[in-house]
Amino acid sequence: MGPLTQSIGELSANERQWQVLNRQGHCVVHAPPGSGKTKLLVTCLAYDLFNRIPEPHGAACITYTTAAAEELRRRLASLGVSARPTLFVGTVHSFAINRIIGPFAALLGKPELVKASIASDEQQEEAYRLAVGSRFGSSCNWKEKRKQIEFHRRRLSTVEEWNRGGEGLLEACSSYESLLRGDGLIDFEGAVAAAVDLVEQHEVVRRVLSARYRRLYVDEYQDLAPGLDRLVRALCLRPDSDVELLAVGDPGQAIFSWNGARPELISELSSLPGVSAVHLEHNYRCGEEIIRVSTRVERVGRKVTAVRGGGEVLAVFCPAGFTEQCRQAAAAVGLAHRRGVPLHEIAVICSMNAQCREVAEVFRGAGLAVAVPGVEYPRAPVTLFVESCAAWAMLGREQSGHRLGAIHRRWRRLLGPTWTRDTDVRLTELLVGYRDKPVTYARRMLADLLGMGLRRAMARPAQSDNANALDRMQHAVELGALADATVVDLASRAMRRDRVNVTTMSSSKGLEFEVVLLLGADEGLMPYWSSANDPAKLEEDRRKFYVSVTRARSTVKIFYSRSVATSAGRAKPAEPSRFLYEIGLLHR
Ligand SMILES: Nc1ncnc2c1ncn2[C@@H]1O[C@H](COP(=O)(O)OP(=O)(O)OP(=O)(O)O)[C@@H](O)[C@H]1O
Repeated sequence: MGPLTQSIGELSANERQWQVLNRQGHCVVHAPPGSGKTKLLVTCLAYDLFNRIPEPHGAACITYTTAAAEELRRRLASLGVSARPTLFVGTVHSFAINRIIGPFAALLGKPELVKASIASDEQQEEAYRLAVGSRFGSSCNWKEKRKQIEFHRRRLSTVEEWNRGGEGLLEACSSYESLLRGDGLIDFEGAVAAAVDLVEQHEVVRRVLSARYRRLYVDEYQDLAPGLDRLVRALCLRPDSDVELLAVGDPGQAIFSWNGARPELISELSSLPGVSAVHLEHNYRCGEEIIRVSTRVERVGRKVTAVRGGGEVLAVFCPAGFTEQCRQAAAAVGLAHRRGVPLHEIAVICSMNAQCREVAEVFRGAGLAVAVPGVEYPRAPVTLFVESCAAWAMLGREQSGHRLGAIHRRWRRLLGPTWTRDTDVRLTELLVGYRDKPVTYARRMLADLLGMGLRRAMARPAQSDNANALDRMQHAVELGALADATVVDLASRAMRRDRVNVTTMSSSKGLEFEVVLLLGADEGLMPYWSSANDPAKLEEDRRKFYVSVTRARSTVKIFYSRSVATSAGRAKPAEPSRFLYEIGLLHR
């Protein structure tokens, strides 16, 4: 039996999932963690592509983060879905840039949009610094103002909303955008706003997109800002465009409101005429006890039924502070591993990147192999490609599991029209060459790949997500946390099997493990100190906690110290996280 047939077979045993697979018309699925939202979305897309969407028509499958887009591509490939020109799977930014602005902007008299390059992090930072400084003075906290401006830009705020946000913000925003424009640049927020404008204002855009993408699939709807919601409404719900929508999401797992997302949009969408709403209830992932405990912090108030029995949730007190939490977590990993849990089925989840780094250091010191994906740079096709190159070069095919043929295929995809057969030969020679050198730094290898054509390839608008991820990787290996990393260190990042996953609460979204070790459960970290007096932020931290706990199938251990480290590294007394009381692990 093929993987798609098997997945469809599993859906057929769940009445509501089956109803969604056989839906007619727009459908919005609300569902708790582990209920198969992503499985349902990718199975429906694969099934529809094979049975309901005749070529040359296609479909678009959109999500919010690069990592989530990568996960969708991986799951679709495992169901046998291969690329076709009218199949888009990626982020909302990439859809806006490559599938709306690219094909339509010049046609509609906006050639400056087509020619614009995506601004790098440094270019955005410089423009924000100048724009905020010129409006609010050089002593102003420009980073704080930048956050406020970005929030309104993602929200596509009206003039009244901008004005309510604070005097001068809209002016600073206009001067930021004109600084970018003057340099022939655009950023992701600007691209989404421009794409919304093109789709809403031009019937021809809606008609062509409707013919190309017969169906639209949206994952993690609760994390989307109004930009994508408006694109969805313009493409699916207007009389002159008839794209069929399948959206899945869970307001209970919304963790990006600080960033401009509006979790309530999914509920608004499902109450519109012509849209059917389906609520899933079965959690296939978590043991019964994990569901029972975690639903105590969950505020959506819905029914969740366990499919699996068992499960345990424990609190572990580490009075000596965070480093002791890391040591005790390493001991817990040893225990689980001796009981037969593979290391890659264990996750250590922390609230901040700095804590993930400390965990990785302590674990490595204890002889445990770790994978710390996404902490220093995002997981995107290009960064995964660089890691695979390092793995193949330093460990060879057998040990690394990475094959040269697959590396060449990815290389070809990344280089696009700039690829020639000769570049394959040069890439192979480069990688083989690293084996003979005593030490090569990661920054050297990245510079070699960039010089070999990767830099030029990333300048193409089609590579905007990749270019952004590669910028972050370059920053990390040149100036950031990986400045001393070697190619061997990079190689170890490509090896995810037999390694403990160390990740932040936000990046744990969408993942699942047998065992979850959640570290830093003290007030000040969880919730974060600045959330304590802000009800909206506090709710968001509570949802992050809920997301983290529900990543586990069988065991959750939550570590706390009754203290947190100050910026000077001293221990400051703190209460255990209020969430530990809320889920009933501690009692006052
Ligand atoms: N009908 C089903 N039969 C068997 N297993 C299922 C079924 N539906 C989902 N699953 C399994 O449940 C687990 C969770 O699925 P998935 O990751 O798609 O859930 P999700 O709702 O997207 O989770 P989350 O929101 O927590 O990320 C997976 O292991 C998946 O294979």
